[in-house]
Amino acid sequence: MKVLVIGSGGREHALVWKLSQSPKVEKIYCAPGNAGIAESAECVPIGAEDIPKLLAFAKENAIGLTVVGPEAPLTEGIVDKFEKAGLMVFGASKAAARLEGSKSFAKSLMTKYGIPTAIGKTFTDIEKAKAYIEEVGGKVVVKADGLAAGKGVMVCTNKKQALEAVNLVMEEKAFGDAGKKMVIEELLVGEEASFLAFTDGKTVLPLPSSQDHKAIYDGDKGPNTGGMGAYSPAPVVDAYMHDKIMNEVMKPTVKAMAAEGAPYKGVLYAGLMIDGDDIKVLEFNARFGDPECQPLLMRLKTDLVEIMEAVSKEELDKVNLEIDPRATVCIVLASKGYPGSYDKGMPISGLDAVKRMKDVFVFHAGTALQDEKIVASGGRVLGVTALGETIDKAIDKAYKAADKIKWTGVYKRKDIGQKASRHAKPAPLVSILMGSDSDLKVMQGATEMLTKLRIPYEMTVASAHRTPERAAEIARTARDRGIKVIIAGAGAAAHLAGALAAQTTLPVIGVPIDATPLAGFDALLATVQMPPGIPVATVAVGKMGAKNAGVLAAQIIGVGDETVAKRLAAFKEKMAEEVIAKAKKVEAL
Ligand SMILES: Nc1c(C(=O)O)ncn1[C@@H]1O[C@H](COP(=O)(O)O)[C@@H](O)[C@H]1O
Repeated sequence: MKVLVIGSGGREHALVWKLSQSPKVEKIYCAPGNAGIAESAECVPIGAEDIPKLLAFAKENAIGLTVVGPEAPLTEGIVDKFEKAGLMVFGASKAAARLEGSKSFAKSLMTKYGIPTAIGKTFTDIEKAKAYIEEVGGKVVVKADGLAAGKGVMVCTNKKQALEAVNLVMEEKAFGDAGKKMVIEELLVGEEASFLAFTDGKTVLPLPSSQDHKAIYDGDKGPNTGGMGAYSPAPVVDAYMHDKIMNEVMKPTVKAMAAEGAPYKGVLYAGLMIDGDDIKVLEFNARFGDPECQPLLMRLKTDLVEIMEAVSKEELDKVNLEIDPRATVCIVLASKGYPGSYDKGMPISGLDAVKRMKDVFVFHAGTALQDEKIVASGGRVLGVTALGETIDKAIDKAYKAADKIKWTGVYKRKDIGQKASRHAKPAPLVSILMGSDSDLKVMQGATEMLTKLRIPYEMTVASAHRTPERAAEIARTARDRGIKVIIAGAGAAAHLAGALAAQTTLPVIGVPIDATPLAGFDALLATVQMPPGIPVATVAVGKMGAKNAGVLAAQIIGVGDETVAKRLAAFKEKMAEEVIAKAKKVEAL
């Protein structure tokens, strides 16, 4: 099959690189492409927004699949036009791309369907917008409604800044028509993460989590750029948060779009703010992020053509995504001056040396060929992307490669991935063990609570019956590893908690699991009836008990830790508020 990729950045180079690995592909074209893309695709000089010419090219060259990289042609309806002409195309339709193309549309959709997002309001009137800021204060985010190449979002920390941002959008019209409307929303705190998924409008297949670095300078300082680097996975999205994001954001959004008569097909990108176990959507994009696309596609093992065909035919339920378990990091090399003005035409050295490195790939974003030499021709020039067993190893390798590449005025951040690396490090305070992986669903009750209360934990399977030495060893070494509490979940003749308690002086909490026809009563007695001297703090049978095990572990840690104690107090307060809200609902019946 012949494939056409539309766009010219690092994202499109990654798409071409991945598509070229498919046995189904005989030739790739890229419009307009760049010097790196030209190594594996034929570049055609048609701009990414020239839809009539792109359509004519696809028809003339019998293109079997067109893949749209950037957002502008999507919001202009390129997908609708290709589909009308009977051509297979991967991307969101015009109606679906409104999720990215109009911030007010996205906000009202989320509000209507209960998808968690910051509290916000849409304005078309400058005086009303200013009055709102006077009312709620200056800690807000001011967003131009339409596409503004990532520059239409202004984070304000005081009234003066917020009023200036409103003026910039509506009076100075800095973003043109994109600023005819604006959204003003509360400023959220927490850690950002990107979550992308393929969807055919029904099935949602998640990619691993990722995170980009928007600011130009180290420590996230300075003006925002298109992105100075990215990594995957984002450790803030653990298994529990992954499920929560799928259930509270991704699936409901795809459902909501279908209900609105604008079925979403393509890649759905949710920019999220995560605070403990609280998720809020900051924005949606209707395409791959750039540079997140580079580290994500490097981890994707499944044939991309197969996925894109399945999306188009609405058969995504038949596809399984295979993901490389290793971490990836992409470091963007930019030209001095970016995101302001910068020079062009400087020859780049070192690319061949990096080509010889294993598990490293350099994606081109802004390069051109001049006198047979590759030169810098954009603000963001290259994305050096590496795979590693751990995020730290991937960072190391990516920087080793990036340091070999030079041109006059090359600039890169020195701290790409550090956030992930720092995040990956907090030592676990709780050790969760279960007798079998069949206990996992129940034991996730404990991880849910520990995530809520921000207590780092480790989790594994060990059995006092099947792997007695391993179980004993984990318990014996727990104190030295900094563990404060052990939680043990087991079903049937549940000896695990007691056997662990025998090996340590740390408190052990036992969760009896309903795994046999005796409905957990067997596990309850086996766990709770400990002989004097070796106590096991036994909680209720099943998920309810697992949740309480998480809370109880936090309470034990909270005895000597002010911060945890405060979080517990806030947790109880929130629970009480929820009960009052429920009481009011019942009383109103
Ligand atoms: N109770 C124990 C222990 C133990 O106490 O060490 N090891 C496994 N098991 C339990 O056996 C059940 C069935 O296990 P399988 O599903 O692996 O057959 C599980 O609930 C597990 O906790």
